[in-house]
Amino acid sequence: MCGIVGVVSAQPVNQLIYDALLLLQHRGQDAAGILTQLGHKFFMHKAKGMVRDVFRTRNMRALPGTSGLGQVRYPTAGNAASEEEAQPFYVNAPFGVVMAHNGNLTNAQALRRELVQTDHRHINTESDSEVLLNVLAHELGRASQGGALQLEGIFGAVAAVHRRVRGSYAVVALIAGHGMLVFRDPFGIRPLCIGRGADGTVMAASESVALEGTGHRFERDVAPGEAIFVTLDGHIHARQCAEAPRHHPCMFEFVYLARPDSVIDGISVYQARLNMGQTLATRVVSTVPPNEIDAVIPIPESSRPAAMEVARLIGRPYREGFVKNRYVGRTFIMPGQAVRKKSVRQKLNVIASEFAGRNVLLVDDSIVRGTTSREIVQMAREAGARKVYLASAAPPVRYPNVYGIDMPTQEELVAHGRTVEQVRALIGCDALIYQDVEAMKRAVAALNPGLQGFEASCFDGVYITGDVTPESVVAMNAPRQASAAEDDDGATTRLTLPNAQES
Ligand SMILES: O=P(O)(O)OC[C@H]1O[C@H](OP(=O)(O)OP(=O)(O)O)[C@H](O)[C@@H]1O
Ligand SMILES: NC(=O)CC[C@H](N)C(=O)O
Ligand SMILES: [Mg+2]
Repeated sequence: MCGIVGVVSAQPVNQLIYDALLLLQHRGQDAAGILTQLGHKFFMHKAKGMVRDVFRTRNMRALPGTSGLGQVRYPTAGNAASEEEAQPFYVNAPFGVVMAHNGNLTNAQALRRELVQTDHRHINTESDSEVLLNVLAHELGRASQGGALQLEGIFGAVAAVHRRVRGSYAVVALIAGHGMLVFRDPFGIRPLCIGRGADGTVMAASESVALEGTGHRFERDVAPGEAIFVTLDGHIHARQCAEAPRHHPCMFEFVYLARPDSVIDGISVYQARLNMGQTLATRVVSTVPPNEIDAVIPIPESSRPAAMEVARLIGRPYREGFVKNRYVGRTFIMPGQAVRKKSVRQKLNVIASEFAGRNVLLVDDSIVRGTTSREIVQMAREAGARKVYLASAAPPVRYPNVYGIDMPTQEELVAHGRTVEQVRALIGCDALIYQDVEAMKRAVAALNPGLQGFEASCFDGVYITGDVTPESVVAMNAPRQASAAEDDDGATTRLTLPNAQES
């Protein structure tokens, strides 16, 4: 995932985009970029780092104009270390087009070959987003047939993008002198919504929190496959551009990625987490008698709503046992296992009195590589806990994700090929309780019966775009793994238990 925002206004937009990116920082901590448009001219500043570090006053001053877009990046393709892969991306032919993308293409390599050999376009980085931009630019050229670009041509180009591109993509783009183009893949995997300010400003963003937090009224989610074009004077045109759209938003947004105060595809993220806590509670009581639990303790930050519900339903006290250093970012979206591992202890510290002599139930939203859980369980024991039970509001993560969450290989997943008992032994807790896959889907689906399902491949191994095989996952990851190994500088932590059959 990444965070994206696009704005068309009558006022300068640089500060507005900055503010929106700050509200989306939890979606990407690696790089940030803002592009603005004044007349037909684009102005851009992008670099590696968090929003507050990337933009200095002099950079902001150099971003004039009344329309623009921005992105915070969490790399899931190409080279995480590359400054050039920060977004937005720009092409100048056949029109000036800039794009910010959240998602991950599953046929980027084939498209890259096609673009170079058949469409005669130049791709300068390893980023799949640059591939997507070039497909769009090529299709805009085809649709305009060398003449002026009309609305029909823009929607036709998005329809062609849907035909050629596979994977997940939520996109905001600017076409120089024309307006802002916003679209979402035919499964609506990654989130995207649109709203308006009192002064008529139109904003599209990954999450509703970016609209609300900048004083804009949420109007609606962009539908799967839909394209919305906003002219520079603020007129909105919408068109369904996919042949058979189906709505399957990413389950991991509700589990972990999104902010709890966002509403995505009609579902309150906070309520989804409470619901997951409710179904988790029933699993807890069937594994550990509640009277053997002295306190339910969340692993900050994202697990809090689920932990609160578990505590309420099993009738045991909810206590804070870990304090989060608010100046350390989210560890899961950091690049490289070495830095993630180190950051858990930098980020979380125990309140020892909450553990001494007690049996505690720790609750996390998910266990992915097991980095957090292993450290936390150890910290609880060091603080004097008698029994340490661990519950995960998400089911075991057993399959790689190819749609924009950085878990590219199954070997890195602690639950892959292991029984729950083996994971428990590896993490070092006294009992390990996981959410059930179907129960999780039901708990979240209950909040919007209009959805056709969820993209939940990391839990159930079902890849809804239909083009993903174990071989294609390996091929897709080859360039990334090479760069990840470099980033880790040989310090990658390997889990030591032998793999076993899945439970
Ligand atoms: O099993 P792992 O590979 O460690 O990944 C899972 C952990 O990572 C995330 O926390 P993170 O620190 O990123 O963010 P948070 O503060 O939002 O919980 C998530 O909430 C889990 O705690
Ligand atoms: N997670 C994302 O949305 C990443 C966007 C794009 N695939 C990149 O790696 O830059
Ligand atoms: Mg966490």
